[in-house]
Amino acid sequence: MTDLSSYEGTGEAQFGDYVALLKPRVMSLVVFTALVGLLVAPVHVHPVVALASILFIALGAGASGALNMWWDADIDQKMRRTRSRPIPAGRVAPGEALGLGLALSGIAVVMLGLAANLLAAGLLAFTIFFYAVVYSMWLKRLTPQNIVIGGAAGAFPPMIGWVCATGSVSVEAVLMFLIIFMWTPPHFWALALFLKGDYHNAGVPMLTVTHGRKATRAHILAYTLALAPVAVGAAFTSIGGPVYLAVALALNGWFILGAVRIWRRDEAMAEADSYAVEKAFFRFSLYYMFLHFVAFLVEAALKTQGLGGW
Ligand code: HEM
Ligand SMILES: CC(C)=CCC/C(C)=C/CC/C(C)=C/COP(=O)(O)OP(=O)(O)O
Repeated sequence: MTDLSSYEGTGEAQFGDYVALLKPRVMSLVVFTALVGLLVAPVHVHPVVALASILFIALGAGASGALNMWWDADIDQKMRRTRSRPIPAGRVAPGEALGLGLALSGIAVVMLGLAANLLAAGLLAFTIFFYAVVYSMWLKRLTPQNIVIGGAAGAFPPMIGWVCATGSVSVEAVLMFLIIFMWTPPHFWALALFLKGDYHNAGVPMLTVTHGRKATRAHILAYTLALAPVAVGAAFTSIGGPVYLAVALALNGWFILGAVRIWRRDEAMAEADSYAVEKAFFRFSLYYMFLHFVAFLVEAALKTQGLGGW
């Protein structure tokens, strides 16, 4: 973070600006994966405990978004995609975002501890710390591995959900973590390919900037290939089953085909169709993640009817 004195708030913030600080669109998928982690756990959770747990995980995720926006205001101001965010646009003062982020983090962690258990609260605190400090403050400006390592933050929520329900970590929770962890690089690098100058202008060492687009394309394919056996393999654990297997095979087959197409293209081809393939791959990455977790949920629902599973 550089000098923040140029981001004096104008006092014209509206409620929507404070909501925007919580990155609601991105966090919606984060919260959904946490909900699935909680619901597929093999124990009955009282609905009030379940609802409260998800509420406080959502609050913690949003709080980490506000802390990220506070720290990254200088970067956000340099990128077209982010320059109209509340702090760089001058509608919210940095101190307000910091205060909101810290306050909501504290509330979320303490309340999750009371509503669920201490391990879940500890994991939430660690996840907020990982996103706000390890990723945003340290790795993001340091290394092109920033999102590979930092992606762990986004992978913890289903594990937190599972721990809220069971009080402990299991193979299934680790697998859900791994699916998101290995998915994050292809998800993000596809975006970095078509957002061309943004990260370069902001001086953020994303892979596209440090190693070029050809290497980024190869990395997308490598991670997509490594992800597939993990995502499909989850079918053979207690949260999987034939429905999940069919969904995972289809989604991973399609994801690999997309990654191969990206790998075979060069910049001239991508320019010619305005990065249509890369944009479609990024959009599909969101459905990919959503539908895997929907399939876990379907298996869990079937099991309550004595169906599903193997
Ligand atoms: C370090 C890890 C990650 C990075 C660097 C990253 C980066 C990005 C970026 C730059 C966008 C662009 C759009 C925007 O600003 O809203 C985006 C969109 C999105 N990401 Fe990620 N992401 C990461 C992890 C995740 C995770 C873990 C999830 C959820 C499980 C996720 C879900 C989404 C969703 C839902 C969108 C679309 C938001 C919209 O509709 O605008 N991302 N991501
Ligand atoms: C429970 C809990 C605390 C969850 C946190 C989940 C989490 C870390 C999600 C990652 C989300 C995300 C948009 C990263 C973007 O990177 P960026 O911040 O570099 O993106 P930007 O350029 O859009 O700011």
